[in-house]
Amino acid sequence: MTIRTAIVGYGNLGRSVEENIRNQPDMELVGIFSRRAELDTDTPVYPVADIDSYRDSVDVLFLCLGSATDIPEQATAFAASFSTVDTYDNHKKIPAHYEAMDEAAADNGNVAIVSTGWDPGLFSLNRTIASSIFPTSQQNTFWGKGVSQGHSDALRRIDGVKKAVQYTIPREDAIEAARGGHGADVTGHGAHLRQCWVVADESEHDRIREEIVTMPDYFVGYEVEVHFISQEDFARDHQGLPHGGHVITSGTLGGTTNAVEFSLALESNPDFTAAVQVAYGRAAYRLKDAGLTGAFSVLEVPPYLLAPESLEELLTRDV
Ligand SMILES: NC(=O)C1=CN([C@@H]2O[C@H](COP(=O)(O)OP(=O)(O)OC[C@H]3O[C@@H](n4cnc5c(N)ncnc54)[C@H](OP(=O)(O)O)[C@@H]3O)[C@@H](O)[C@H]2O)C=CC1
Ligand SMILES: N[C@@H](C[C@H]1CC(C(=O)O)=NO1)C(=O)O
Repeated sequence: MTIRTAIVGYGNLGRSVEENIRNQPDMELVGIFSRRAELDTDTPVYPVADIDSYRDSVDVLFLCLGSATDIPEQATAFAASFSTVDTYDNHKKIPAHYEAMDEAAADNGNVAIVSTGWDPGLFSLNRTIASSIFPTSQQNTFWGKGVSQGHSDALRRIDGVKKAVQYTIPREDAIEAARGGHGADVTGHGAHLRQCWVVADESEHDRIREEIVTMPDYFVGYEVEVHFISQEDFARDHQGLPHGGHVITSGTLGGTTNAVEFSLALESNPDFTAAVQVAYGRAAYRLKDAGLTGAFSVLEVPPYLLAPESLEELLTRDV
């Protein structure tokens, strides 16, 4: 079988999903739906306004939209017409997103796999598995140093921001404390600096800075640096999208102390996130083919559904 896929939103993530699909043995890319008429790609491009007329031509639609505003505003409409996979990552609002996508997808016989990627995504899986192993455990999550696409997207959505990037920088002493089983007093807010580099007119700097440091869910509670730079300096110094992180869990079992650490080191945050999202696209197709509908988090998707290989092959190779 060949899974007919499409992308909506052609930014960092959309471009990485496009490239990733080219390497999938069981997928074809029908087209890219964008708000922009012209895109730098050989893939067919269609106006996002016309997307519903393609509902019978697409099995899985990858939502490569921003989480700050695009997903909350647009995702349920896509889930009403297509089976979707998104990377929505405003953690506080994921339960509400799940419920909204569940209603939209189930009412229309579609599947919506929500909040894939690495955090949320693979880190979510590891947090649940690792904390399930210990009767009581200490668990800490660390990100960076690297570029958070979600936080960078949130910056770009502020009026007056022309270009922006947000680096997440963890405190190394906090990571070492967690590794030593002393992470109880370590918090995500206390363990990370959020460093923002922004291009905007000087007359807007004070307002933009205030909007950043008071932005709920994204920046409030963290140590935040806001640096305003020129377009030229931004182009010279801020082009890469590396990232990574760790989920560190420790606990006692009987009289022994044991620890689990899941780490990522990413040269390209969007390339890795796209690879996870596309694998869940395979699962979305299979879930719908099995007659299931509604929303699924990564915690509810059996891992074998992600793989191009058969379960029998995986049992031989991976178990
Ligand atoms: N769960 C996880 O682990 C991860 C999640 N993410 C999520 O992925 C989301 C998308 O990230 P990213 O792709 O970097 O965001 P981008 O800003 O690059 O792209 C997002 C959207 O912005 C629009 N866009 C992009 N460039 C332009 C432009 N030049 N002009 C007008 N519109 C533009 C695109 O729509 P259009 O083409 O229609 O204009 C696209 O839908 C993030 O918000 C984050 O929440 C990212 C990494 C990891
Ligand atoms: N969702 C994140 C992926 C990781 C990175 C991150 C952070 O730096 O705060 N949190 O989760 C992203 O958009 O890059």
